[in-house]
Amino acid sequence: MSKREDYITWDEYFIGVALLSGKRSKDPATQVGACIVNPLNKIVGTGYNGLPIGCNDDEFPWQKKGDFLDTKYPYVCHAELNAILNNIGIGLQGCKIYTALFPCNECTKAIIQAGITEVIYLSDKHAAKDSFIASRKMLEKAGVSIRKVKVQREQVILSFNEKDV
Ligand SMILES: O=c1ccn([C@H]2C[C@H](O)[C@@H](COP(=O)(O)O)O2)c(=O)[nH]1
Ligand SMILES: [Zn+2]
Repeated sequence: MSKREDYITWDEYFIGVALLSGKRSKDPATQVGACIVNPLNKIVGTGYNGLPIGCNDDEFPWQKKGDFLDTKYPYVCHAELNAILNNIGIGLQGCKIYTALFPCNECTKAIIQAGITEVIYLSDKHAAKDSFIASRKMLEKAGVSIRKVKVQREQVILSFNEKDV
């Protein structure tokens, strides 16, 4: 029997882990996941957008509009920052980060300061917004490579039915 040929690529695997991490998010509007990978292709951190430890998901607001303090924006810790903070306890110099959404300016600062040298994203839907223009500018100045993830398929389906294993 010859080897299986339709296995997923490294890019598909790591962006898949980022997307799966995002499925943990309680944000009703936007679920973002991120996955940090070291130069040996080992996963060293994952994260999703969520409230800080100790802040109850049911007590804080999730809305987008209204007074600033009544929205999710001051409270949610972004996926990329969580992935950095959740790392397995190593330096992240030379690592790459896979993220569902191109990182905002705040996450970008953390990415650069952590020593991450490549950002691989799936969606750049906010590219025209100031925060994301600032991100690109900082990443380019800091010499961090940026690229859209390369995928060879539209989707990967996961089954939790034991009969499918
Ligand atoms: O770099 C980023 C930018 C945003 N997020 C999170 C933060 C929020 O939970 C949502 C954005 O909210 P909208 O519904 O698009 O207004 O995405 C992130 O994790 N990383
Ligand atoms: Zn961010």
